[in-house]
Amino acid sequence: MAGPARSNAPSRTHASAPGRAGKHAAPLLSGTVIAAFGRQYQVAPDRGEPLLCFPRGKKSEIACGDRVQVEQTAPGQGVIEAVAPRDSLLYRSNEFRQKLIAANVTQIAIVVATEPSFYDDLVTRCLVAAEDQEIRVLIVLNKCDLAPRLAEARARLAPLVKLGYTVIELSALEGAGLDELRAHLAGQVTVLVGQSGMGKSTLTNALIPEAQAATREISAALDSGKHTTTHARLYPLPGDTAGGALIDSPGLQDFGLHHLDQGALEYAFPEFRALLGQCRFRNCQHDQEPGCAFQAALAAGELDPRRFATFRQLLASANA
Ligand SMILES: Nc1nc2c(ncn2[C@@H]2O[C@H](COP(=O)(O)OP(=O)(O)OP(=O)(O)O)[C@@H](O)[C@H]2O)c(=O)[nH]1
Ligand SMILES: [Zn+2]
Repeated sequence: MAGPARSNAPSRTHASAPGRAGKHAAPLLSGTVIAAFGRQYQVAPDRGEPLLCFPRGKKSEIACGDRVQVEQTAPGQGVIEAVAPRDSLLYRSNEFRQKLIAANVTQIAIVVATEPSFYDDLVTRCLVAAEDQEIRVLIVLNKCDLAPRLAEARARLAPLVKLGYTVIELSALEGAGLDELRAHLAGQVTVLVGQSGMGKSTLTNALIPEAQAATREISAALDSGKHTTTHARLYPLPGDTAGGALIDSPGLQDFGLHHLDQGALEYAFPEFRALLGQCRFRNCQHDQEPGCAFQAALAAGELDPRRFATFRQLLASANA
């Protein structure tokens, strides 16, 4: 791939804090972005109460989970002066723009459900984003209380289990399977992603008793009056002494990965690794070329055709 394995492309990090008002400015506070809504951010300083913050300058490229330096400007308010380099960054992109999902997460939990049925393509794209950033992956199959739909959902996840991905079956509504999930969340900073309606909010509320109150608080601060499942929000995991946290994120409809080039895409599919360098042509697009190891593996039934189709789509978008 073109960049380093952990490509943090949109992370403009400010080494210094340009625009600060000279030596009389208040000392900066270190903190974590715990909610991101449009151009406003809620920042939890390492000590003290959360502040509602705007970024300094026009361009905001800050995500929930970012470590930041903040200048408090008024009670409960501040300005984000600097963003620390990130260990990981999940984001979506098309040819025009990018949308940050979460920064500094160590794990992604992709939430799917027995119903409504989920898109394999979207799950694969989430997996690719996670593999690119070299973070851990969990697949959470929710609504397992809906027994008649369970067999079909399991069958659709079987290729991912075969690849070694962990699937946790649970029912957020009934609280079944939550202990197994908690064991995987301990000590990790996990972002929940998934299609709308898979039960992310229900799951967040089951794991974090304060989540509903926190959502109401943000609505009040924004004066929006409606509840804000449309915004990413970070919650410390109750009782987790190892610093584990959960980030709930807005429901996804698509997951563009325009920022990943061919090398990055090939790397992000673990089943391709043994095939890399095996094609006759070095610049093989794994389409119609003679001597393509990918096509040979596909024909031999060694690759999942649906994942391969997503790979081809991602490659087409990368080359566009
Ligand atoms: N049967 C069943 N229903 C569930 C379960 N978890 C969530 N639901 C229902 O599924 C619907 C969607 O749940 P939400 O938690 O709002 O889904 P979400 O993924 O947060 O959706 P967005 O906020 O749109 O992203 C609601 O009617 C929930 O009551 C479950 O374990 N079993
Ligand atoms: Zn090839």
